[in-house]
Formats: sequence, C-alpha cells, structure tokens
Amino acid sequence: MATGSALVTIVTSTYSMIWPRHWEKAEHRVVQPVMSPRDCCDEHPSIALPPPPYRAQVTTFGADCRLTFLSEPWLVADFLGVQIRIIDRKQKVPYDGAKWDLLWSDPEGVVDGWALSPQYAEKGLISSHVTTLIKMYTARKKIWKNKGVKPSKFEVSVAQALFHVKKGNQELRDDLKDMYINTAIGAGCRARRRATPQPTRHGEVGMRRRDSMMMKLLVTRPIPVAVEITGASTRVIEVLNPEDDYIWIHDYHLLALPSFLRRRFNRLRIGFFLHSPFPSSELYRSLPVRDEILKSLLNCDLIGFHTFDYARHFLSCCSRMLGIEYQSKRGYIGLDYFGRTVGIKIMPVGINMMQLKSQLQLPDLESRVAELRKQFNGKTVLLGVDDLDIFKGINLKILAFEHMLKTHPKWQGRAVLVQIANPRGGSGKDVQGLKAEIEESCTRINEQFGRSGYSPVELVNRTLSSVERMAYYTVAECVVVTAVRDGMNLTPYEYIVCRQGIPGLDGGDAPKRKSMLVVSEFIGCSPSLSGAIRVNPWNIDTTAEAMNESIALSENENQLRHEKHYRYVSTHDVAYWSKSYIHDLERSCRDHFRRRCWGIGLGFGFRVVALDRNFKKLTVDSIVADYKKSNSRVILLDYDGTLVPQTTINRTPNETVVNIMNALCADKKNVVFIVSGRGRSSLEKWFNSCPELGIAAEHGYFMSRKKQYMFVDQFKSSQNERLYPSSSHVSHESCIEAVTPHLPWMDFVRETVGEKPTVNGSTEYLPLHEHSCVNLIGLNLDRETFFRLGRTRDEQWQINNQCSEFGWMQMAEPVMNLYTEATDGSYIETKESALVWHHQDADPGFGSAQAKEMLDHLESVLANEPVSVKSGQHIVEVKPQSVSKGFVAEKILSMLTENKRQADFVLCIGDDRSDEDMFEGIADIMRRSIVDPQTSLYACTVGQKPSKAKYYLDDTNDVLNMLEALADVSEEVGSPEESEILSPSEEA
Ligand SMILES: O=P(O)(O)OC[C@H]1O[C@H](O[C@H]2O[C@H](CO)[C@@H](O)[C@H](O)[C@H]2O)[C@H](O)[C@@H](O)[C@@H]1O
Repeated sequence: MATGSALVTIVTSTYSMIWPRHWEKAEHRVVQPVMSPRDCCDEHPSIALPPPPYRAQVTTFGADCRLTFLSEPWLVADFLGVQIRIIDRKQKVPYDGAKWDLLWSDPEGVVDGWALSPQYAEKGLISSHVTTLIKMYTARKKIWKNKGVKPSKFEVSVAQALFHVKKGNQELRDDLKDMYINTAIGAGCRARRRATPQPTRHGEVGMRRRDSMMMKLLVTRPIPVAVEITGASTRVIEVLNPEDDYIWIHDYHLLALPSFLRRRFNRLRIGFFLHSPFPSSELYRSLPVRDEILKSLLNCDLIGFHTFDYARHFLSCCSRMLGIEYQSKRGYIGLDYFGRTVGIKIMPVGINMMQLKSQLQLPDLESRVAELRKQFNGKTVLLGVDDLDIFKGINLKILAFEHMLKTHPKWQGRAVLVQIANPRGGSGKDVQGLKAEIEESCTRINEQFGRSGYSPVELVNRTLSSVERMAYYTVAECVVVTAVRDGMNLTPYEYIVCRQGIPGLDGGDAPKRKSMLVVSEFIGCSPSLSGAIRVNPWNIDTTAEAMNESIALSENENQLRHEKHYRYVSTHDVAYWSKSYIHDLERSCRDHFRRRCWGIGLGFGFRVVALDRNFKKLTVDSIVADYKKSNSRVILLDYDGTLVPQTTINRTPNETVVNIMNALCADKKNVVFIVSGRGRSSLEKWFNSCPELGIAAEHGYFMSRKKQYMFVDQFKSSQNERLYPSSSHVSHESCIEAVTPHLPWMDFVRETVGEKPTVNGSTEYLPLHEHSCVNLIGLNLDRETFFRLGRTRDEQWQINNQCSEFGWMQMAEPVMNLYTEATDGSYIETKESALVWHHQDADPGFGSAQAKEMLDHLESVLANEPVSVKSGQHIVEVKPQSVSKGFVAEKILSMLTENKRQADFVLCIGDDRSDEDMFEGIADIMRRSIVDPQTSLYACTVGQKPSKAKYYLDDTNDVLNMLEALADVSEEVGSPEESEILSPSEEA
C-alpha cells in the first residue's frame, strides 16, 4: 500500500451493506452502481457469486482502500465490479429472542466450539437466555423428530454446552441447574412478559405499553452481541492487517467486537457506527452488562451516532457509569480514555442517491405509477412504509388516521391511508398480535367510513419490490412515519427523492415538486427534516391534526418544504456520510503510531493505555540513583490526588505522608514544597508538624518557605516573663526543631527551663552558628510557651503581590450563586484569592453539564478581568491570572539559581490540570537555562494519561512508595552551608 493510504475495513452483520457505493466517488475507479443486494437477489437470482475470499482494492479519496466485509455472502452481489474480500459470518444464531453470553467461544480461535461464559456464569448473572436457548433446542429437537430435520452443527454445540447431550438425554447440565434453573427461568419469563406489549383497546395507548416496548428494546437489542460476535471476531482477525487497516464496525450486533479487536491489535484503528438508538442512561443502567458494552465502545477511536440525542445518552452513561467526562475541542467531542481520545461523530446516515436515481429510471416504474394514479384517482394518498414490527407504531398511525376522518369529516371519501406492512420483522407472538391488531383497526375503519369505490385504509401486507415502493412514493401526497423508536428510518428520504423524480424524464416543463412529511420525533431522521410536521406518535389527537394539516397545506408552502428537504437529502447522501465519517476516523487516529500502547484488563474490561513514546513509568531505582548523586534538590508536590487519593472523604494527610515530608525536609540538600490549590489554613493545619516544609497554597497565591521561629523578638518581649512548664506539654511532633540565629534566646531557654537544648545534635552549642538547629525535644516546654517563643507560619506567608485587584469576585459570585441554587448538591468555596464551585456531590451528569455551562458563562462575564477560569476535578475555579503552579515552580527554581544554589535535581508530581501548568513551567525553565541542562528532571503525573510530564506513577500509593524510597536515602542533617537555601531576607 502506498504511504498515507487509507485502508478501510467495514464490518457489519446485518445491514444490506449499501455503504461501499460511496466508493463510486472514487477518483480512479468507479464502482458500478447496482441495485440493493436484496433486490439483486430477489430480482436476479441467477447472479452467480464467485467463491470467497474476495480481495478488495478500491481507490478512493486518492487513497487505496481495502474493504473487508463481515457479512452475508449474498452481499457480494452488490459489489460485482469491485474485488472485495468478504468475511462470512457463519455462526448465526437461528432465533430472534434474547441472548446473553451464556455461550462463548474463544475469540482467538485457540479453543474450538462453545463453552459457558466464565465471566457471567461465575458472577451468576442471568437472563432469559437460558430459557430461550432451552426452548430453541427443544423446539429443534421436536422438528427433527417430526420432520426429520437435523439440528445444525451450531445448535449441537449449543446443546453440548447446555445439556448432557452425549449421555443421550436433554437434561440440563448439573452445574447449570442450581445456578440457573430457579432464578433464570423465572427471570426470563418475567423479562419476556414485561417485554411483550399487552394488548390495548383501540385508542388506549398508555405508558404501560410504552414502557414495555422500551424494555423489549433493551432486552432484545444489544443482547445478540455476545453470541454473534465470536465467530465474527475470529474472521475479522484472520484478515486484518493491523498496521494499515482502518476498521469500521456497524451496529449493535457487533457492540462487543471492538474489545476483541483491541485486545488482539492494540493499535488498530477502529470506528463504530451505531444505527440504533442509544437508550437513555435511566434505561441503559438496568443492563447487567452495561459497563462492558460501554468499555467495548470506548475501545474504538470514533463512535458514530445518528443524532445528538443518542450521543448524549451514551455520553451521559459514560459519565454516570464510568465517571468519564467528555470535552469539546474546536467543535469535536472527545472522551479521554486512558491516554486515547475517543471521538464522537454525530451524523445521520443518508440514502444512496445514485442507486435511487438509477431505480427511478427503471422502465416498469412509469407503468406502475400510472396504475396507482388510476386506482387512487381523485383521492389524497397518505402513505406509510414500515416493517411489521412493534416499534414502527403502525397501529398508532391507523388510529390517528381514523381520528382525522372523525374530526375532519371533509376527508371522508377523499383521503386514503396506504399502509405497506413489510413482513420482514419476524414471525413471533408479538408480530402475530400486532398483525391482528392492525387488521382489526383497518376493518373497523373501512366498515365505518368506506363506501363503494372507497376504502379509507389500504393495507398492503407483503414485501414490495423497489419499483412498486417507489411508485407508491411517487403518488403519495404525504408520508407518515409514527415509529415509537427507530435508529434512523430512511423512508422519508427515499420519499423526497422519489417525489423529486428525474429531471428530463417528465417531458416538457418539469412541474414544481411537492412532498409532505409527518414524522415521529422518536426517529433518527427527525432532527434533519425541519420542514416536516413532527409528532409524538403516542398522541393520537396531535398526529391526526398533523395529518390533516399536511394534506391541507398550501401548494406553495408544500413546494418550499419539499425543496428544502431535497436540498438536504441529496447533498447528505450515504457517500457524503461515509466520506465524512472516514475523514473523522483518520483524524481521530492521527497519533496512533506515535504512541506506545499497553493493554491492560481482562475480558470486556480490557483497554489500551496509549502513551507518548517518551512517556514512561517512573522507576524508583533510577530516581533514587539521581537523587543520591545530587546536591541541591527541589521537590514540588501537589496535594489532592497526589499525596491523598481523590476518592477519600477525609483529606487530612496520614502519618505516612507526614513522616515522609519530615524525612525529606530533614535533608538539608532538599527544598520541599506542597504546591496545592487548597487554602493556606487547611494546609497549614494539616502540615503543622512539618515545620521545614514549604507550602504554596491557592496555586501559589500564598507561599511560605517553612515554619520559622523568629525567637529574638519573642525573647525581647518575654524575657521578663517566667515560663512555667505545665501538664499539657508540647507534643513531640510540634517540637522537633527550631532554627534560630539568636544566641540570647538560647540563654533564655536555658534559664527558663534549666536545661540545655541540643544544637546540631550537640549540647555544646556555643558559639551558635547562624544556621544552627536547636532541638527542643525533651525541654519540657508547655505548648503556650513554645508558641510564644516562636512566630508561626501565619506571619510569614508571602503573597503574590501582582494581584491586588479582587473586584471580579463581585462579578463571579452572583453567577456561581445562580448555578448553586439550580444544582442540588453543589456549593461555593470562597478562598482568599479565588472562588471555587464544587459539584462533586451533585448529580454527575447534571453537575458536569452545569460546570461546562458555568465555565462559558464566567468566561464571558469575566472576559476583561485579570482572572483565569478553569475546570478541575469536579470544580470550576476562578483565580487571578498571574497565579499558577507553574509560577510557583519558576519562583523557587529562580531563587535558588540567584542564590548560587542552582538545583541539580528537580522532582515535581501532580495529578490534575493545574499541575500541568507546573510541568509546563518546569519545561520552560529548562529551556531558559534557569536550571542546568544536566539537571535530573522528574516531572511526573499520577495516572497514565496525556500529560506534559515525562513520567507517570499509577496512583497515590506509588507516589508515596517512591517518596519513601527517597526519604530512606536522605541524610538527616546537612552541613550548615547546605542547610539554608532560601534565607528569610531573600524571601522578603
Ligand atoms: O491542587 P490540589 O492539591 O490538587 O487541590 C485542588 C483542589 O482541591 C480541593 O478540591 C478537591 O477536593 C474536594 C474535597 O475536599 C473535592 O470536592 C473536589 O472535587 C476536589 O477537586 C479544594 O477544595 C479546591 O479548592 C482545590 O483547588
């Protein structure tokens, strides 16, 4: 393949695979436009297919494309004229009920046949699949007995996994009995009962029915994945060229395929398009395999949906169930998933214009149109074209039509509803019931409103050829779609194109074209048809009104709406759709080979962690070696998510953290700082027992080098006071060391307590060096005295004095108040230099949606203020522009350099976006040579995710282990020259 070529493998299990026709726009090769595969097979049964496998080499968009189809063999007919490689999905489960992954075959093909799924069998998760599979097998057995039909090889392998077949009986295997029999069959029956719409009286369309339909959608739709996928993945894997290929998977049957493929080929470029609706999180979350399906989809690079609603449901499921939030970057929505950005594409599929146009030229069409015109002469035809399926809302449409005839009697004798009910939807009990219901409605209406030569409802209960279908479209004044749920539904698009006809074929002046649509708001094409009358099909009255309005519309309005729709449908055809999708898929995968990928996790939990080539895990050995070699070290540590996990409620540092801090601070080669967004009071309180620790609070608005005791002042003011040790003695931790340059104070201590403090470990403390450390432990000072002797950190906070203007707070606070009132569980944290809106305790989806909205709102309100508005871990924060963790890093390192103590070892660790400023700041400092280029620089993020840091550690445990290793090799007390790096005077 040429460099830069696009290799597209398209995998589908059900669709009539019309997509490849978009290759007809190929630059160097034209794919013969042919009829739909179904029509091909129906109308040209003599087409002989060459034996598979077929190689595909189509040049399109200026690139070589290899198309790999996972589909039915008859689809090959569609691509005569192109060499394609086709993968036959052999093991199709021959029933249409619910299926879970009770049975599982090894996707890697190492183990033959089918087995019980260890994952769900072990967890004891059950559903109706056991019942259904048992029914399936027993039914087959009966047929076999009665008619001599043998079960297929697949059915036998199913049976082997479930029954003691080899022993010659149908008994369910013993190990399954206990696990499933009592629970599964009960649950299965309940699920099926719930799933079956209860018969309703005419016109009574209540929530019960709707709910049950929704349940059915959930119970039946995503389920076959597990069973069907196995054969599919094996075959796809066989033919893939993972380095070159793009793979585009279609629809819910193959929802699990991305995980299988990702596991096999970590770097494969995978796209997925869901042609069905994605349920709302409220419904979706009741699926036992909800996380697995989400994770499988997240193993793709681009996930496509027809409408924003479906995408929104998916995104909200990711947020609620996996805690993954999406971001919008320059109009593209993406989810960061372990270092990979999973793109979201929202675009409804289009129709195949070329194919439809060629069909409109078929000779039979004209005569069929003439026949229909004659049949419906003088009548206004409303048309419905649907599969006979409970989701298509056919009876709702008929009931609405009946209502229209009643409420607008002018249409009696004039309006006809032609309902084509294509029996493709299956032949189960549901469909039988539906058929009976529809027929009953039609008979009733025809009896009530019909007369000689006029049947108000024409029910066409058979599959039509494409010519017949187009003839009906041509004569219909209006198409009515009242599906209660449908992924896309291309009927309105086909209708519009048919009503437009073929220019030139009409002869003479082409008449002004007209078409009118009444469409359900629950179908995927609805948002794109702005000229249609949109209805809630459950509301019979409004649907009836919409039907009336559509056929009573003025000619001019009708024409204008048609033109608008035709413009859209003809430009947004399947070619446009697939081209746009592939373009986005290429863009989403741009960085694939620049990344190093690691696969982690089992089963559907498998995911790939994609990291920059230079991004590595920080190894303790290497950092310890560099640490030991160095003489001037800077250690900058974020707090939340770095030293304490984000998941804990009590964020106080534990003893380990405090000990590590003290051990690191004890080494006088070290300057150690906590660099946090938190306020100074909590940090000071938490690290009260770490007097040597530097603290940069509120992202560096406040900085304090360490808890110093300026004893001389205290001495002067308190030398005449007597100090009495009391029973409440200074705790060990609060009294570790005090640094003093002041000899008089030592005398004061000695006089006061009658004991000699140790200085630099020795009781021989005179003459005191100005950097001496005085050990107060054992001096029996009471708490009051101790604090009176020293000055607390409070008095030593340096303030970032570039920001003195806080008028913006008055502007930001009311905005935050609005959102707080409207978002239950949220609250505002008022810091000294910043305002933070927290939504961790709000509803996850609503909270993050409100946060995005607030971010925009604040950015516009504060556009001219010297502030930055940033989002973080469940927060939106407004803080002064000049304050950032990057600024803290720069300040500390520059100060060391100015003091001729240039750092030769820098470690900075952080987990969130504000820490990225620190990593960026450090990189900038290196570029500007503020630090020696030979400096050992360890910028480290917590968690494997895209970062400006070069290293990562997995979690806070890893961070503490590593810091502990550094603490272990630290020296307790350094030489006097090494001890003071940032002197108070320099700090001032
Ligand atoms: O810079 P960091 O040390 O990572 O601190 C950042 C923010 O920490 C605090 O918020 C975080 O903890 C809250 C619970 O205590 C939690 O609700 C929130 O979601 C976390 O982001 C702090 O309240 C913020 O002001 C800091 O900016």
